[in-house]
Amino acid sequence: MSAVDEAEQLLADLPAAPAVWCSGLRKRYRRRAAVDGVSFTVARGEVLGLLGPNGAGKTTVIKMLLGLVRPDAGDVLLLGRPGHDPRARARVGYLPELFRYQPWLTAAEVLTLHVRLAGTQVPPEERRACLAMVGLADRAGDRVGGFSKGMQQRLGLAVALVARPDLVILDEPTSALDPIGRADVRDLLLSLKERRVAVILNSHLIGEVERVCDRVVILDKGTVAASGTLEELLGQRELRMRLDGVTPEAEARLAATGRLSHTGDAYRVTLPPDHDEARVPDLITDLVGLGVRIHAVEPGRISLEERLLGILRGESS
Ligand SMILES: Nc1ncnc2c1ncn2[C@@H]1O[C@H](COP(=O)(O)OP(=O)(O)OP(=O)(O)O)[C@@H](O)[C@H]1O
Repeated sequence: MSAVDEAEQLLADLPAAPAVWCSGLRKRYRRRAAVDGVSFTVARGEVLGLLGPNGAGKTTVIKMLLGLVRPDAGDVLLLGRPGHDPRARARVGYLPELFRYQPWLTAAEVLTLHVRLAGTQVPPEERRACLAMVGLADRAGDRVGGFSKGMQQRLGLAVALVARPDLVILDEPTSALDPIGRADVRDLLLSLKERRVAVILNSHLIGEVERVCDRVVILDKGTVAASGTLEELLGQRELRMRLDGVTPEAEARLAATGRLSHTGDAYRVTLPPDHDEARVPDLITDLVGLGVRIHAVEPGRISLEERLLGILRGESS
């Protein structure tokens, strides 16, 4: 290794180098801006969810990160190296949205081919373990041409993971999977997180994103409409209650706690960010004192789906 290579290796291995850093990414197709100034980072070991409606630019961003689409403007660093550097790309696993593997190869041969393409070496037992991890242990010797769509997607996941990546980019990894397959992928993502592998997950299954992602970037019309940790995006907590006998005084007491709405006997109080949970029992005591009959009280938080719809409709919070 030359001195320059050694210096670059040192830089790339610095813990501070994020898994992904991109800044000012832009891409136009004819007169249409597909991506218009997108910037974000993904820390090592972080799972980032990329969300947004159809045509928002998610796949285009992913392809620009991977050098599969040339940006009109903007910069990409993967694992501390320029995105086009083969040494960075060799450490990145990718499951494309539309995938089709050579139908004449067996599942085991597809993995062997991708390990060779990554320029690395993975012992046969580890390749077998990788197929087992995606539920294809007993199909290793079968030709891919005879695989169902879900099985091909499972193989795609194994391809993305087999060369021991430090960053995995999954574009709709569960679109063809049954509910058990989806749960398997969830476990797989959590195990990647434990191993400090960074993940970018593009999925329309918002519940899935909410369960596994540390942070979310929401794209809309090619720009970042919102981004942050789930805490930051879903910070608003609420109290959901079933009440009857709510007098105007009781309603005023509820409204003094937070933004109040109700349908029939279902009341919902959206709590302000500085709300102290220790004050909830006081609210209940006061409501009882005001003659309200309380059938149920449960804490809640708006779902990522509600928040996403709110952001896309232009509501501020
Ligand atoms: N090769 C291409 N040629 C022309 N336009 C393209 C091309 N690829 C993407 N686009 C356009 O760029 C915009 C963003 O597309 P992209 O596939 O990135 O969206 P997406 O957020 O991944 O959508 P989906 O959720 O439907 O997969 C769309 O308007 C699309 O028509």
